[in-house]
Amino acid sequence: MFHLASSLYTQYSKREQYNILILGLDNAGKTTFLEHIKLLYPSSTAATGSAPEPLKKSSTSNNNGPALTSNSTTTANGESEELRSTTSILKSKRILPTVGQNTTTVKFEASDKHNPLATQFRNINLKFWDLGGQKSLRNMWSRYFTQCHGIIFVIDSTDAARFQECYETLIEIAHDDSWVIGGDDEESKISSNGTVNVPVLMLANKQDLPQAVDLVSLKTGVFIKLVSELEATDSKLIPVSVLENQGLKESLEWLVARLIYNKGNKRPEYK
Ligand SMILES: Nc1nc2c(ncn2[C@@H]2O[C@H](COP(=O)(O)OP(=O)(O)OP(=O)(O)O)[C@@H](O)[C@H]2O)c(=O)[nH]1
Repeated sequence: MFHLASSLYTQYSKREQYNILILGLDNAGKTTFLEHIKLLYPSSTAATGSAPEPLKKSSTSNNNGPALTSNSTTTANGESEELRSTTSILKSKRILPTVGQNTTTVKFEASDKHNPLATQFRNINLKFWDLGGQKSLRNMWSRYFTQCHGIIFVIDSTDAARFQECYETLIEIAHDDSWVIGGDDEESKISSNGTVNVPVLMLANKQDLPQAVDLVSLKTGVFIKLVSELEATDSKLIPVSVLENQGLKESLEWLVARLIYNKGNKRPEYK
């Protein structure tokens, strides 16, 4: 009875926190993704209930980035003010290659309050870990696998010469030994069967550039093998431009829905 009461108390008084790894080859756009997330969602340390500050085009960002109002306006040429503002801020920032890690925690919220999943999306924090993608840094990634609830793998869609390397890197992640010992209990150790046991969101990034390979060509090219290799894995490949804020929120909503679905296997932390 005490346990039931205490777990109900935890469920209703605390926020669920999911840890998400942002992986991918160097120059794929991982840090740009994280920087844009910081502009789109309030920081977890922002006061509860405080209205997000509207963003001016000329604003400069602080550590957590300015919070955006959800009331984005549309200009005469049809361009969203929100989209233009965050993109122009990002373009004015100098993003250096990541050598260690960048982390940030945001309060997730549904972009459409009428989304049938909107109630499930309440009280969720997402903690992101952006890890350096250079080859010499990739052997550090597996240290984070047991703690993570989901993976975002960013692919530079304009760099066809490195698609094979992306494929091999993803397969290595999926079959890393850490997944065997990654379960919370005996049952999930067995069910994980040495294969990644958290959702994997693959972002085909830089779709704003003319030389970007489109989703259909990506799926029928080298990544077709990936679809069968990751057969039992909860994964999805989505075309985006993290710089231009194309497909960002939709991708994240797919991932959060899958994190919630996978809760029995990987329990969130309560903060
Ligand atoms: N056009 C365009 N450029 C992008 C996009 N995303 C990232 N870039 C550019 O790609 C370059 C690399 O971006 P980063 O975010 O530093 O890449 P990263 O994956 O973090 O790289 P590492 O830190 O080396 O692992 C930068 O010049 C970005 O401006 C995008 O969606 N469109």
